[in-house]
Order: sequence, then structure tokens, then C-alpha cells
Amino acid sequence: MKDTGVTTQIRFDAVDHVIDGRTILSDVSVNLSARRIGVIGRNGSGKTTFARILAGLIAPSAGKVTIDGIDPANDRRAALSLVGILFQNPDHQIIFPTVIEEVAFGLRQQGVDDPDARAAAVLTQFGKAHWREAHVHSLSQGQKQLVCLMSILAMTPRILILDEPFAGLDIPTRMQLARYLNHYDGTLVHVSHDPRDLAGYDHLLWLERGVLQGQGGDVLDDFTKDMTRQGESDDISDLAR
Ligand SMILES: Nc1ncnc2c1ncn2[C@@H]1O[C@H](COP(=O)(O)OP(=O)(O)OP(=O)(O)O)[C@@H](O)[C@H]1O
Repeated sequence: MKDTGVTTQIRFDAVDHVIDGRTILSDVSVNLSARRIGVIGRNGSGKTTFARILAGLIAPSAGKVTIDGIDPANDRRAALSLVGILFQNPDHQIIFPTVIEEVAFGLRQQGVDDPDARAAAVLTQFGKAHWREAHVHSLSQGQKQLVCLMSILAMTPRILILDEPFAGLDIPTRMQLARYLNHYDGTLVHVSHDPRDLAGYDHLLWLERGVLQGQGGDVLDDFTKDMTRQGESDDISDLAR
């Protein structure tokens, strides 16, 4: 990954998130300036909720979130340029019939001049000028995921959040998408339950039932050991989870 020397400051101060009386995140505080951040945890540990709060898609029930001093839930227009998020299922993200319309949409939201020309330039930059008028429904899942990635990177966000975007893709497709990601020179926040996705990341956050269980550069080993230990039990039977 390129290093432009520009770092982005992510702060969560005592963040809680409660839905229907149930605590999904509890007292999460982090102060991050690493370039590649991994968020790891079991299913249902609160990773997607953390990602959506960081992206400003939802406001936390309590506490404060800032990216370089800006509250992404409060200042939605600024958030468009601050942070982009790529989800697992591109079909939940894509809203337009053709590739060019999809890539131009975010640019239009940002208020840039001539969003169609900018979108076409992005397609060319990715070697996909020939996708311009392609119908999104005719593309493979991997190709749709690349349309989502191009749409997000067109807006040049300081932070790119990946919420398990490679789940369900075959190995060659994952490798190809990962190569496109290598050109991104901002801060990557990658959410996954699989430690293999996050090997070599600068900083890890480990969430367990909505609580920050650990963080730092060497959390993956502890996480893997704990997952193996939990795998030997039978807590999948427990309906209270
Ligand atoms: N809008 C919502 N309404 C009700 N419950 C929710 C909502 N969003 C999340 N939850 C619950 O909060 C918990 C954490 O969910 P979240 O999706 O953040 O976890 P996760 O770690 O990303 O899980 P997974 O790895 O399975 O995607 C889960 O038990 C989930 O059912």
C-alpha cells in the first residue's frame, strides 16, 4: 500500500449503542491513527455496528465519535468525503442499472463538477472504461463488488471500511479485489471474523459481545486461541446469544 504520510485520527469516546433495550456496543473508547486497522470478533459481537457508527450511518446511543474532529453522523456531507463503506453483499449497495450511473451517484451527492466525466475517468483508471454502459445485473458478484469499490474510491474518502466484502467470493476474485485495494492510500478499517483476513494489520480491535476485549498489534494470536477454546464448547445451543 502507498504511504502518503497523511494520517487520519479516529476517536470513539465511551460509545454505547442500545437497540430495543439491548446493549450492542458498550463503553467503546479508541484513539486510532494506524493505516491498516482490523476489527475482529465472533458473529454478533458488534463489528458491523461499530463500522456503521464509524461511517456515520447510525449515531451512537451515547458517547462521541470523531474522524479528524468531525462527527460523521452529524455532518453527513463531510462524511461522504471522509469515509466509505463496502458491505458483504453488493446487491444491497447498488441502486442504479448501469455502471456509469452507479459510479457517478456518489460524486453527484458530493457536488463535484461534471460527475459523469469524473466517473468515466475513474473507470479508465481501473482499466474498466469498457464497463461504462454495462448493466449491473449482468455482472458477476466479484464484478459488482468492484463497481461498489470504484464508486466509493471515486469519492476519495480518507477512510475505507470493509465489512467482510470478500465473504462468498472465490479465491481468484478475492485476490484480484485485494490488488485494487492496494492502490488505496488512505486508512483501511477491515471488519472480519477471520484472523487470516487481518494478518499483518497495524492495529487490531477485538470485540466480544459489544465490549472491546483487546487491542493492539498482537491481538490475533489471543483471539485465535480463544476462538479455538470456545469452539470446543457448545455455546451455539445458547438461545440468549
Ligand atoms: N438494527 C438492529 N436491530 C436489532 N438488533 C440488531 C440490529 N443491528 C444489530 N443487532 C444485533 O446486534 C448484535 C451485533 O450485531 P452486528 O451485526 O454489529 O455484529 P457482527 O459482529 O457484525 O456480526 P456478524 O459477524 O454476524 O455480521 C447482533 O446480535 C445483532 O442481532
